[in-house]
Amino acid sequence: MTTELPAPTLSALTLPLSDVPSAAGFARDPDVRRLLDGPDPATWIVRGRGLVGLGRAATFRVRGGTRFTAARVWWDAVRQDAAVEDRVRRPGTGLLAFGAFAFAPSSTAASGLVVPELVVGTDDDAAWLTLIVPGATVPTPADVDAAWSRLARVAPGPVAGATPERLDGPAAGGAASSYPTAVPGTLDEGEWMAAVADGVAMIRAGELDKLVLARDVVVDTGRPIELGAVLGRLSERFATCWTYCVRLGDEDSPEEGSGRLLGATPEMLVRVHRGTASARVLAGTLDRQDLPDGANPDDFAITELGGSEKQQREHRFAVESLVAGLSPYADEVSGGERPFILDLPNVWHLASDVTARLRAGVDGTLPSALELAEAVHPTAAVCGTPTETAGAVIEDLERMDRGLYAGPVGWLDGAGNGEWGIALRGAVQLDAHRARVSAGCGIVAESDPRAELAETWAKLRPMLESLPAR
Ligand SMILES: C=C(O[C@@H]1C=C(C(=O)O)C=C[C@H]1O)C(=O)O
Repeated sequence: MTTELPAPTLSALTLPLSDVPSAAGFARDPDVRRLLDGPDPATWIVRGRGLVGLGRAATFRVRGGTRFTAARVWWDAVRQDAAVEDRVRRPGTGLLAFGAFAFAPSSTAASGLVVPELVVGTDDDAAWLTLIVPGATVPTPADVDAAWSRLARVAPGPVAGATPERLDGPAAGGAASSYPTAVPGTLDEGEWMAAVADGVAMIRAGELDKLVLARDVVVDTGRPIELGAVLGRLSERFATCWTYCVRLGDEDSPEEGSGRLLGATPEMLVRVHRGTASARVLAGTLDRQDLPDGANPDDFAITELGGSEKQQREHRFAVESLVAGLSPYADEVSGGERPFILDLPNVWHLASDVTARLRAGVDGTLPSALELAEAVHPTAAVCGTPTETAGAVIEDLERMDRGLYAGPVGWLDGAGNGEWGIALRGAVQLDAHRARVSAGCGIVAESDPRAELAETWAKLRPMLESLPAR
């Protein structure tokens, strides 16, 4: 099912931030985390840089097995028809859409793309504003200036309303008192551990090599979830992760499964910048709470993750699936031979950065970031090995619709650049007070259900601690 076909005619103007008089205050400290209180924000933020979209020019929604292809066809039509004047010309300038895609083709959740009205972008070398409007007339610099005045709400500091709470979180299996109350979603803890035990048995019986099993909890904060504050906390505390936020549903009449998706992911499914693709693959997790008293954190992480054959194997499956997905599109794929340890506030991960030089297809064009996201999703970091068997076992054992959890989330521009993370460490907002938070773990033959349950808590913590406590 799709909506808003045929594609709308859009026009865009990108200006250097310094050319927009009303944005002069923001330009002195262009930390995009200062913009999170604006209307209907869409975000992609790392270390205070990235993209914030405000307002909305167009939305494309789709469900089912053709969700990626349908979105690409729609975006191709939009960008071919669009009148664009881009005075900055970098990845992320000109026409731009944020997007999110359901993990599974069978999901009832809407996938799709959102084109904001105003995009504020920064990277290490530049800062810009793009105004996107309906119709065939390119907006003027005065229009950009007026749109900024109308849409941007600039906070004085980098973070709106951040009140850092404890990051060490609950003991395994429980929720700390500073959290909002979380009740089991589809399966309770016992049922989920039984599902993990079933998965382990199937792996031991040789039915598959690796499986990623997730569970969900539902949080009722008892008061309105202030989006800007939640995103502010995530992007400050998980500054090296990608803070994402995208809303595909209608604010006025949210359909089931189409609430706002938000979180801070440490995992880059695939990024394309000017013909080079890169990815950060994660698999293998260690909870910082498991650090013994007096132990050196770095030594502990190196021994427990680097020295564990189980963790290394889990990791290898994930890297191999990514490389297999990228290879048909690349002349050369490199990296992933020696994982490193990624240090996050809640956990350590085994991580590999992979790079690929992209090759033009038969039509002479390079694959876009969205095409590659489709090609590599789902990797064994969130599904398993072999992919199809794992996908079917997941549906059987989890008994839930993952929705947008563990699917690609990110952005793409009109030139094929883009960044698609994996929607982990996040939530889907169900209504003003409630959110569904999900997390999962890689299961291999040696996995212990109780330890995996504890690992899900470690991965739920970032989102639970960023929602307002009751
Ligand atoms: C599935 C999740 O995380 C994934 C699974 C990991 C693991 O099993 O060690 C590590 C990072 C992610 O690739 C999640 O956060 O929900």
